[in-house]
This record gives sequence, C-alpha cells and structure tokens, in this order.
Amino acid sequence: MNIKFDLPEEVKEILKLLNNNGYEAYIVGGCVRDKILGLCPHDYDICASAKPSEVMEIFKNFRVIETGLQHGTVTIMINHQPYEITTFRIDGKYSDNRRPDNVDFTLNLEDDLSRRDFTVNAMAYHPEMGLIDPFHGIFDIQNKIIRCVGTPACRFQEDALRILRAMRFSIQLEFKIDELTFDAMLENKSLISDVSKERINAELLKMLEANKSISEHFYRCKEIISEFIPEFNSCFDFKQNNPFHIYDVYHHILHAVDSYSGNDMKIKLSLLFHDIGKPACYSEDENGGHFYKHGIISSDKANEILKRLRFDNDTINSVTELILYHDAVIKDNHKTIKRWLNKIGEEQFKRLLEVRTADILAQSDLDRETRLEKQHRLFGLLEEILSEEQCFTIKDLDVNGSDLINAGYKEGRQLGAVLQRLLDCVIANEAENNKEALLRLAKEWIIKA
Ligand SMILES: Nc1ccn([C@@H]2O[C@H](COP(=O)(O)OP(=O)(O)OP(=O)(O)O)[C@@H](O)[C@H]2O)c(=O)n1
Repeated sequence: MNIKFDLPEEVKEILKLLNNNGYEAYIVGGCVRDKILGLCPHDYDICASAKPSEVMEIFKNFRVIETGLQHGTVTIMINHQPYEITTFRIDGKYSDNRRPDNVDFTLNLEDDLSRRDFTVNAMAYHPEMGLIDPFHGIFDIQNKIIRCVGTPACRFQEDALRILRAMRFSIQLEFKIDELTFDAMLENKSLISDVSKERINAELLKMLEANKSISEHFYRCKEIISEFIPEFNSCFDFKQNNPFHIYDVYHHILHAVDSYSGNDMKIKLSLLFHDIGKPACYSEDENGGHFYKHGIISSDKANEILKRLRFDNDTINSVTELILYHDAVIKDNHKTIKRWLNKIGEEQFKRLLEVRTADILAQSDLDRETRLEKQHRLFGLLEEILSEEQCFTIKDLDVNGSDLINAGYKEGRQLGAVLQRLLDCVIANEAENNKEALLRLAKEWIIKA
C-alpha cells in the first residue's frame, strides 16, 4: 500500500545522515502506528542497520546519550528532543519473561520487526520507500485488531507486560483483541507476576488515562486483572441483593469508572476501588442485604492495592479518603458543606461529589433523579460558598494566633484548639466572622475556664 506521511525535519535529518553514511534507517513502532491512525506520535523511534558505535560516530557533533548500548540503543538530542536510534536486532532467550538475556544485531529489518509485540507496532516507514509492513499491521489497523506478531504465546512468554499492553492498546485505540492472541493472554496470565509493579502501574494508568470506556475490556479481561489485583476476585459475580443495584459489584465498579467523563486520576482510581470491600462486609437483613462499613473496608483494601502497585503517597491518601467517605450522608446545607470543606479541603470535596455522582449513575434507576438532584444541589451550594468567599478554614477567620495571645491566651497547642472552636461557631452561624465578635467570644471562654 502506498502510504505517505510528513515527518518532522529532525527525524528526516537523522534518517538522511544514517542513509548518507551507507546505513538503512526507518522510523518504527508506535510512531508509525500513530501516524497511520492520524494521531500525533509522542516520540519517534528509529531503527537502523548501524551498530551503536557507528551511530555514535555519525552523530558525534550532537549530544548523544548511551541509553542502552547492550540492547543497541543510543539517544540523540536535537533541539532538546530525544530521538532513540536502535540497531536492528534479534532478541535472545527470555529467561525471566521480561527482557532478553542477550540480543544479536542483524542487518535485516524484517528480523527486527518480527521480534515486536503486535502487528500494528511492527511496521517501519521511510520517506522514500514508504511503509514496510511484513506482518500486515495496516490490515489490522483498518480492521481495528490487536494481534501478536507470529505465535502469540511466544510473544507473551518473552515479555509478559505485553499481556497488559494488548489490553491497554485495545482500550486506547478501541480495537478488538484477536481471538488467538486473547487465548494466549489468558493461558500466560500467571507470567504477569514476573512484571515489575512499576510497569503494571504505568499500563494501568494508561488504560485509565485513555478516557475511553473500560468496562467491556476490564470485564473480558477480569482473570488477567485479578493476577495483579486479586482483591477483585470476590467482586466478580457478587450480586448485590439491594434495589439500588442491578449489577454485580465488579460490573458496578466498572460502570462507575465509565460514568465519570473527566480526567482526574484520583477520581478514576477511587471509582475503580470504591466498593472493592463490599463482599467482605455483606450481611443479610430484613431489607435484603446490608454492607456494613463498606467504605472503611474498601478504603483499607484500596490502600493495600495502591501501595503494592507503587502509587505515590499523595494519590494513596486522596483515593483512600474519597473511598472512605463516598457513601457518607452529606446534608444539603451550607453548614454541613463548610464542615466538609474544613475537614477534607475544597479540591477533595469537589472530587468526592464527582465520585458520588458517578456512583449513582452506575446504579439502578430507582430514585436516580432524586439522588442526582441532591448531588447537583451540593455542587450548587459549594459554588455559592466559594463565590461568596464564606469562611470555612482557620485562615479565613478574622482573628489569628497573635490576636488570641494579645487577648490573654498562652502560646502553644491551646491556640489551635481555640481557633478551631471559633471556626466551628462561625460555620454554625453562632458567631460572626469579625475580629471584635470573635475576640469577645474567646475572652468569655477564658473567663469561664
Ligand atoms: N513489551 C514491548 C514493548 C515495546 N515493543 C516494541 O517497541 C516499540 C516501542 O515501544 P513503546 O515506546 O513502549 O510503545 P509504543 O508502541 O511506542 O506505544 P506507546 O508509546 O504509546 O506506549 C513498540 O511499538 C513495539 O514495536 C515490544 O515489542 N514489546
């Protein structure tokens, strides 16, 4: 097929320099796939018949980074942008299902393409020669299929991360996974235990960041997901004997993620784990079923999962807090909302309302409108509080620690408690937020004490 696309000047310059020195060179992998799809590649990988030492000699006037010489990769910096140039290679044995024990350089491009994971990632392109596509990646792009190059089981045994990459690409690109490839993913799923948690983390994030529907994919791949999040096992097929739920816990969780259309990762992760502890705390009662303290249990489980998957502390703290409170009763009045704002902060409270809204959208339609209206009212009241710059933190008070010291309080921990008590009075409309009134109140407390 005669495919032509434009390349950045820097990339053309690299290819030209390699060609002028007698070597073959192509752009390869994800950037070719993205160009064909009309997407903007986030980087350009180049493969060439030149060995790393030869590449370094050709680019000696550029900034060169020895990225992975034993794997044949050299990075050239042009205009502060990195370009990886990798020598055509054949991978040796993979004893750890992660990376080859050794690689052999080759002069044959097709050998290099044959070691790659999926047909859509195994194409090369040269501005004059056009597309080099021995494994029919273009056909799979046109038919929206993720298919392994060659024998799927071999590809996954070489690098088990590819099992998650297949899932991720099928979500990102909205492609179907070919049946033979999918069967091999299932058969080799246990190899995921060889993959580092950091790489699993990165793939999971990419799946969620794609902002595409995940439920169908996560449902089909549930046994794969349970290899690295076994806590989901109890959620599969766990029916919720409760009129607000039409789905089992796992389905509900996935629909909740899909119901949120923003791109805040903390919200997405909270939705993904918000009910993960439900099966563990289910008890029958006269109304059918009850999930006693499921916010606490789900939050604890999410904490374990996120730690295990090497998420950062800020994400872990935020997500576990959102899960803890996702089902809390929040009355729709200024006083209650200001207390929440004081307790968890403005950004986090907004997230909490988003989590609750997505949760409702993923439940049955029983009372749905009423329940959504209530969340809308909470959003509306929040906006009022913020736009009117109402007081809900100690720093919004018209008095500070020095004012209290001047009024007779001793320096120390007590000051914080008094300021908090004053804030509680302001939030409850029992005191006005002005210096005179607040100091009068504070002095009364000293006298009473
Ligand atoms: N486990 C892997 C990782 C990568 N590759 C090959 O190396 C290329 C570059 O990999 P990478 O940059 O990780 O992924 P991209 O395909 O470029 O996609 P993205 O950057 O969107 O992750 C891939 O296209 C694929 O040909 C592979 O065969 N097996």
